[in-house]
Amino acid sequence: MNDTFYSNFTSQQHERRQFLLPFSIAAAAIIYILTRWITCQVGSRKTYPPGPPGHPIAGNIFQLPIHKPWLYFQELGKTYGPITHLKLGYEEVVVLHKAADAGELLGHRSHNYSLRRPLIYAGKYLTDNNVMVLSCGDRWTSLRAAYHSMFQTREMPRYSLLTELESSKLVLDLLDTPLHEDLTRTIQHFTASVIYAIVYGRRLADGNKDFEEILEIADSFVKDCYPGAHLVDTFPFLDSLPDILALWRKEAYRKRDWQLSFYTRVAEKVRKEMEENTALDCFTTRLFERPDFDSKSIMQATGEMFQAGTDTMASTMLWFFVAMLLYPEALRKAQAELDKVLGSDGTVLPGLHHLKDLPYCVAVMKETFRWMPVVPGGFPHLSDAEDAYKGYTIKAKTVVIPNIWSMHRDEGQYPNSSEFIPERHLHDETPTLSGLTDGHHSFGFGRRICPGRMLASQTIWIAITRIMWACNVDYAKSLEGKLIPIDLNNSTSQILSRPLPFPVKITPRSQTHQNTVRAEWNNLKEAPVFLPPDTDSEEKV
Ligand code: HEM
Repeated sequence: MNDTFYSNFTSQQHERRQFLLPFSIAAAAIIYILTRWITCQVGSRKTYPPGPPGHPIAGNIFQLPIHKPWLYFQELGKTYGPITHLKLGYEEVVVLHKAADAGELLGHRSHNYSLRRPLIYAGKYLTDNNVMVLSCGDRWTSLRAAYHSMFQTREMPRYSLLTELESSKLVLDLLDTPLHEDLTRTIQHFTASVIYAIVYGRRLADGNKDFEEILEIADSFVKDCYPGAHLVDTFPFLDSLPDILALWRKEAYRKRDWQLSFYTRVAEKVRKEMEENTALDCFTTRLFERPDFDSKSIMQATGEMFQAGTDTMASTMLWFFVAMLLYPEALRKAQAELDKVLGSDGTVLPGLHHLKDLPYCVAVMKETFRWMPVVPGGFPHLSDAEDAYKGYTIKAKTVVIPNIWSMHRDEGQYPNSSEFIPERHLHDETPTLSGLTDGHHSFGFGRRICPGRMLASQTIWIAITRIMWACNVDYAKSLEGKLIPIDLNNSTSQILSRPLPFPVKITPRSQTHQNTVRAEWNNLKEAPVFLPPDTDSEEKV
């Protein structure tokens, strides 16, 4: 009986098991599907900023134009709202179109939005991660501290004589000939000279062969940084290709070696002068004195100043000339202010100490920065952790692009935003040196804000104020005697926006004005505080 009972029991069990098995599988499948569904539901409660639909793998990469991407971003803002989302390959990208949002995310929440997207081409291979592409960390902190020691507001008076000297030289160069087919080189020489003197303690005299190299280095770096510039930055798996297939790697190494050899050659001269006790206090001497910088970091940090400062300042000044042609009323008003404050006989040259008395000239400079920002698409930041903002989720490691162009064309903040209207910056308070950077967003945001902004503003202000004081700026005429018009769309189109060559007529307001500038140049080049010219070069002046 026991046997019968036992065999009945086991067979029942067997049958039950046979019945239970498919049931368990079905139950597990249902639980799995339910769990996935719930996870998806919870996940989908996250709302990402809106944006254009893209390809499942490439995302929106093929929609992003290489030329003037800031205009495409601006259109996205109009269609999808002030915070828009894109996918470039595997990268999540959020574009900000309002200064208030950039101020909140990149400024107030800068602890989370101050990384840089790791750049393989420009970072890993080309520059060994220079300050612009370096994410926050000890090296970045040391570099920022070094920049701060040179460029904080209270250091600015140290550069007054230098910027006054270089600006008088610039005005003389501009007045050298009435008709300029292209001002770019003359202006770039001015901005490169200011930086060269601050970095190496000597002037970049006319004919110095370093000038051409500085321009080439500055130009190639900005192009190599922008999203979409190199496929390997969009699809990092391409970095695992062997050298034979990765020709871009060889190219980046070649550029890196060329840049490093340039920086090393010039910085080594300063080191030698330090040993001989003849070096002037400059960025390079200060870096050589810091224990946290080795030789290679010094070469890179000094070179970065040219990459960051030369073309940005020069492009801003070129846009100033475009504004003077298109809006001659602004030039006339500035000249009226200068004549009222300094007298109209042309014997008193404006200096930095006149800044507080010349609010219109300050407004012209601020409006130039606003009207045509030279880094219109901003410089991308990278978020660290996931964040929630205005009901949207911004994923960890999202590239955040502050589209300065949209911000400066915000009709709420700047009515008639495409017009050049210096008056919008005129307020009751007296202008100050520290307030020179206000009124626009051209220098970026938060912890990554441009450390050279004070120097750039002081340098550009003194230069354009002296140009307006000493010069008439007019359209050039064709052989048939017709004015040659200027086309605002005719500008460079990648990360940096600079007008393409345009002809312009520059004449002195009077012979006395020109003589006064020449006297200042002759006077300052003899002054003891003047940084001596580079003796290795052929001095033309
Ligand atoms: C018209 C002149 C200039 C403009 C419009 C400009 C604009 C900018 C912008 C938009 C950024 C990125 C900010 C961000 O990430 O939010 C930047 C960064 C930087 N700029 Fe400038 N800049 C100018 C001149 C200069 C000068 C003269 C120097 C140095 C002498 C300089 C040094 C730097 C450096 C080192 C960075 C990288 C900062 C970092 O990533 O931590 N810039 N600049």
